[in-house]
Amino acid sequence: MTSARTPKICIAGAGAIGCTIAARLAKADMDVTVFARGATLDVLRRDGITLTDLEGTHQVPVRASDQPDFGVQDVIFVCAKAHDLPAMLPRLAPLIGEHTIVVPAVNGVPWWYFHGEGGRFADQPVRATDPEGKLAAALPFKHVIGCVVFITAESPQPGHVVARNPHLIMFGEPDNSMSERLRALCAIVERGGIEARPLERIRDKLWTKIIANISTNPLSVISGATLEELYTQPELQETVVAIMREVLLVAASYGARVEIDPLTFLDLGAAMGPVRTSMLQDFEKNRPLELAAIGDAVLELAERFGIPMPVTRKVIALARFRGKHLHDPQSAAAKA
Ligand SMILES: NC(=O)C1=CN([C@@H]2O[C@H](COP(=O)(O)OP(=O)(O)OC[C@H]3O[C@@H](n4cnc5c(N)ncnc54)[C@H](OP(=O)(O)O)[C@@H]3O)[C@@H](O)[C@H]2O)C=CC1
Ligand SMILES: CC(C)(CO)C(=O)C(=O)O
Repeated sequence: MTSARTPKICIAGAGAIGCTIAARLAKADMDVTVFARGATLDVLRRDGITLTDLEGTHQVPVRASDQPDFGVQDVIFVCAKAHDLPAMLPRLAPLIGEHTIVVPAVNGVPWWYFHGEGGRFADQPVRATDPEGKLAAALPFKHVIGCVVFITAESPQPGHVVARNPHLIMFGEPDNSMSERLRALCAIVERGGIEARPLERIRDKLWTKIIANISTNPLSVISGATLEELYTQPELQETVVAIMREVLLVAASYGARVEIDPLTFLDLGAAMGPVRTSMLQDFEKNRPLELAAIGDAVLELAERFGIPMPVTRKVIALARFRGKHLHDPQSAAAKA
C-alpha cells in the first residue's frame, strides 16, 4: 500500500466472515471486489450482500468474480476455512503485487506462526495447517499481516449474513513491528465501521482466540450447544475449563501473554449469547470441520514441549468422529 489513492481491496471467500467484512467496507464506498464462487457468486452479482448487524440490515452492492482477473490489489482478506487455503491461495497469485498485504482472516494456528519472530523454532512449518508446504510456496511471508477476528457471524443462505455482536479485528505484523502498513490497514478497516486494533504482539491474541476456539468449537459439534450454553452449563463448562487449562500451558511455553483467566473467559463467552460456532455451522451443513488448524495444530505445538493434552485430544477425536460419520452415507449419524 503505497499511495493516497483509494485502496483496492479483495475479499477472498464469501461466507460469514468474508461477507461481513466486504459489506462493511463496500458500504463505506471502498473499492471492494469479492472473490466468490458457485451459487454465492450469482447472488452477489444479482443482489449484493445482505448484512444484518447491530446497525440494522444493509443491502450492499459489490463487485464479484470467480476469476482472479481484476488486477493487483492493495489488500486481500482471505476469508475461507483453513483447510480450503491450499486450493484458494495459489489462485490469488495474479492479484498479488510487490506491496500487496494479505490478511488471512482464519481461525486456528496460522501456517506462518514460526515466521518473523525468530526464536527456538524459527522458520519451521506448522504441519497440521500446511501439510504439504503449499501455503508457504504460494505466498512469500513478507505479504502477510496476521489478524484475529472477534466477529460472530452466520450465513443462513448465500450472500446473506447475520453478525449480531460488535465487530472487532486485531492485526499485527509477524515480526511484531508497528509498521506504517499496519496502521494504514487498520485505518481502512475502521472506515468500514469495524473496530481495528494494531498490535505489537499478535501471537498473544492468536492464543487468546485459539483458546476460545479449541475449548468450544469441537465441543459444540459433539453437544450441539451454543456458546452461551458451553460457557454456562455445568455439564459442559467443566470440559471447557479443562481444555482452557491445557492450552494455557502450551501458550505459556511459547512465551504468549494471555491476560484472560478461565473464569473471565467463561463470563466473556457467555455474554456472546446463543451463538453457534462456525464449526457447528459446518457440521450442520455437512461440511468438513476445521479441526486441523483449530485442534491438531495445537496438539502439534504441545508435543514440541512434551505437554500432554488428554482432555483436548479426546474432545477433538470425538468431534472428528461425528464429522466423519456424518459424511459417511452408511453411518447411523448420516441416516438419522
Ligand atoms: N463464522 C464465524 O462466526 C467466525 C469464523 N471465523 C473463522 O473465519 C474463517 C472463515 O469462516 P466463515 O466465514 O465462517 O466460513 P464460511 O464457510 O462461511 O465461508 C468460507 C467461504 O469461502 C469460500 N471458499 C472456500 N474455498 C474457496 C475457493 N477455492 N474459491 C472461492 N471461494 C472459496 C466458501 O465457498 P463455498 O460456500 O462455495 O464453499 C465460503 O463462501 C474460518 O477460519 C473461521 O473459523 C472466525 C471468527 C468467527
Ligand atoms: C465465535 C467463535 C469465537 C466461537 O469460538 C468463533 O471464532 C467461531 O465460531 O469459529
